[in-house]
Amino acid sequence: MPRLTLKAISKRFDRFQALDAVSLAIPDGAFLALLGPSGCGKTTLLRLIAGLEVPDHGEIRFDEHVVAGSSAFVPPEQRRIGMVFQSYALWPTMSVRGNIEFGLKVARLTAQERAARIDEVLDVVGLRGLGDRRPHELSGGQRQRVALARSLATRPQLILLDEPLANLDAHLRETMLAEFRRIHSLTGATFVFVTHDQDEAMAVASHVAVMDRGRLEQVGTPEELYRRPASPMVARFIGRGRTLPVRVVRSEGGQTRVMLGQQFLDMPGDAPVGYGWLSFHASDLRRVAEGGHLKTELVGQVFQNGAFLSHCLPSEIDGDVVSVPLAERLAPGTPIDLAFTGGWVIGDGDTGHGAVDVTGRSSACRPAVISLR
Ligand SMILES: Nc1ncnc2c1ncn2[C@@H]1O[C@H](COP(=O)(O)OP(=O)(O)OP(=O)(O)O)[C@@H](O)[C@H]1O
Repeated sequence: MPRLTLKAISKRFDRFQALDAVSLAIPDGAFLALLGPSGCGKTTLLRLIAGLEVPDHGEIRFDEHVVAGSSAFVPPEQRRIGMVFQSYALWPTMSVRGNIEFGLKVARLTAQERAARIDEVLDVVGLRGLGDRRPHELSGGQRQRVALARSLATRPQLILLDEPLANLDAHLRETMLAEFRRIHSLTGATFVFVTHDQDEAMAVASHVAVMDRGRLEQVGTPEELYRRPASPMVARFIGRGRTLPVRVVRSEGGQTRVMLGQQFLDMPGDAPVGYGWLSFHASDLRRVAEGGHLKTELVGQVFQNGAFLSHCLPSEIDGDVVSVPLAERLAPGTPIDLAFTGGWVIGDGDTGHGAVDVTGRSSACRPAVISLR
């Protein structure tokens, strides 16, 4: 049974539609990242799950219990969730132990139980021995660990994290990502993590939900989103992907034949016959001496990861710049003939309607149900 189920959740702020019929089911123990550009509705969705906002339409269930819907609303303090914010939200005058203890007092644990629970979560987050410090005597990473320890102390089954790493430097962020992964597998709780940083989402989550303009574009494992995006938006958003306009001329058994300019190409995908997009990454392109699929002209290069990442503008079709790693430095204007070694074909439609999703069927209006393998 899914731990968390969202059914057609919509939320408006005045005339602004912040969320539009978002449906999603998360299994017990998942680590889900809500990912999308600024303003796409990630935090609003998290606040609705927490009970800090009320949906206009739709239903939210924790296991089989309705916590928000037309006939029920369970307040946040009764939802058995833990929350971690980017600001940490620690009480500055209380010690680390005091900060953690507060929720345990509310939950009416005895003094002995509280002490044991505090020791336990301090161990989990690696802060044993720092229980008597005040928040100002800790580093940013340590403060974030206290916030996490506090949210874990009441043993919630669902932990909601709102951009928890936004205030940390790049190095610490990486360390804390590994810590979140470790703590997630140690506790077995379901984590829902809001971020606009795709590297963060792809590194930490078992599943990623990509949102855009209040709608859910796709839910899948990081690999599925990278290799089989369901919409052009996901294709461009994940892994610095690129898309080129194509015509799908044939589609059968997961294989499509597309026309890219005047060239035929056979690619995986199930897009319907008609207009579509070829989605790909830099690693799906190879420079060839002749007979490639895409004629381009070099516009610039940057030295990156031991190769010259080369930005090339298609010269015979109307398309955006594509990037390919090359071994040598070349002059701008050099003709570059490119062949595709991989890619994925998506049907037309900016919102994912009619797009090919990870199961190969139309993703339009279908609740996204994810499963852990
Ligand atoms: N209380 C509110 N009143 C009015 N508009 C709101 C309110 N809360 C959110 N919004 C609007 O709803 C939209 C979605 O906001 P939300 O904070 O969920 O986005 P987000 O994806 O988390 O963005 P970011 O990554 O920038 O935090 C935004 O356009 C925001 O301005």
